[in-house]
Amino acid sequence: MLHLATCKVASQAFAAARSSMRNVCQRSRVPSVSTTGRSQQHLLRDRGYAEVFQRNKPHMNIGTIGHVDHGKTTLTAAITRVLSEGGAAKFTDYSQIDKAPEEKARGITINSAHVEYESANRHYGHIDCPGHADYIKNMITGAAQMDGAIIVVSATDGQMPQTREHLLLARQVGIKRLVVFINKVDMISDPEMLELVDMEIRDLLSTYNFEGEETPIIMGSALAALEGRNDDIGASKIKELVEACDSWLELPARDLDKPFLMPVEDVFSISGRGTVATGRVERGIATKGTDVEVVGFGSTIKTTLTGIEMFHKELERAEAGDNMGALLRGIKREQIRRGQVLAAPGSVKSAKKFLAQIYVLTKEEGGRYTPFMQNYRPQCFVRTADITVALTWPEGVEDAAEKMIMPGDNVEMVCDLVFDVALEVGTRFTLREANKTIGTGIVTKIFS
Ligand SMILES: Nc1nc2c(ncn2[C@@H]2O[C@H](COP(=O)(O)OP(=O)(O)OP(=O)(O)O)[C@@H](O)[C@H]2O)c(=O)[nH]1
Ligand SMILES: [Mg+2]
Repeated sequence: MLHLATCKVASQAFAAARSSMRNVCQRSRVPSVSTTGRSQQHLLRDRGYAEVFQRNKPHMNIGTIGHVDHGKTTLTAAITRVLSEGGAAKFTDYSQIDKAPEEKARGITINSAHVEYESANRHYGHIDCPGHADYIKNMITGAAQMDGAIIVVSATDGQMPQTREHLLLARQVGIKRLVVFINKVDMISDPEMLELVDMEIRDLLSTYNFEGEETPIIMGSALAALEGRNDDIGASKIKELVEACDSWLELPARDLDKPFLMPVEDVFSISGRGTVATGRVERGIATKGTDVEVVGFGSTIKTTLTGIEMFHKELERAEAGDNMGALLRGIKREQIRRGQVLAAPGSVKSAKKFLAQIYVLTKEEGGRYTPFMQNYRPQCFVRTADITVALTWPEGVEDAAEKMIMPGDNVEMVCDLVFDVALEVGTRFTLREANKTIGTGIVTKIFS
């Protein structure tokens, strides 16, 4: 179920991206040279697609994060405006971004706007959320996962509580590098003030294990850029910002480049051949004859992939996104079951106890009506596994015995599973009770 939900989220993000892509990147029209090209284009036109985006640059998902009112949406609009002048974006004005569509991700309503633009060597999908709660939800559920981010800090305030909270979350969800935009410099006349904000933000980045000294910090005014005035703090700074994103933010490894992993959905015994585990390849590539491990539920078993099947056909390899049947050497049917994973040897370990950042759904989002206390035991859905988990406060939390977790809260908790499953920092899961999703989380640290 979780798996389906994941697909849905991905396809939603993709659909959103695709719909805005239709309007962006005017330069990348499909040239109607060949007959097939032309007929395809007509076909698309008939369906209401004006033009087709051609993906010829690496894609990266980024977004603006930071404290309320520091200028995230203004900056998002400004980027599209400045880049639209060269035809590398469609100008999306402030009001279009701020009335973001509601997106249902795993039962959680997230308001977020996706815009798209191109730099010299990349294509960016950019997400901006209208409010703090939406950033929290988006980052924990990964509804539109960011590979990197622009943290916006107003020069008039410096770092604020949500600056810190978003930095912490960015770290926990696996964003490795950030670019900083110190905004509203039009309101600051004292250059020393800007130096102070610069120093302070570098310190803060280091506190959260980002590369504080090396991180590019750009100072400018998003509003000036949006309004097309004061080029020295406006448009030119936006160009600098995009260049900094290009050079500093690293492209994520493609799923195909990651070590092979397939969550086991079902297991069959085929007489004369052996045991077959089926599932959808989450990442990497598997070729016939390679060694794999069965991980989770007590032990890690080493085996060999002696056959790969898809749609009743034998294949030499399967890759991320494929639904495969894996024929496993020397494995008895009772040795493997749904909830375990097949993985490249040594690439993932199983664990029972971990620390997680959890968002607890509100009743409007389909979650609980009432708060809960520690030692609450919902079901934890991780990939295809469904295991009872006990939630407790981490060590050092005051009044842990009486402290309540309210619907709508974003909390860090220790999760203790009844059985071990394949887990990594960054693994996402949902919490359910009586067939309803009550929370969603991400593993931030593994204990045992
Ligand atoms: N003077 C000045 N004002 C700015 C600048 N950038 C944004 N603002 C103003 O700051 C206010 C907040 O800007 P937004 O872009 O809505 O901020 P936000 O971070 O998206 O806010 P939330 O989404 O509510 O968290 C607006 O009134 C903007 O016009 C700037 O460079 N200079
Ligand atoms: Mg905003």
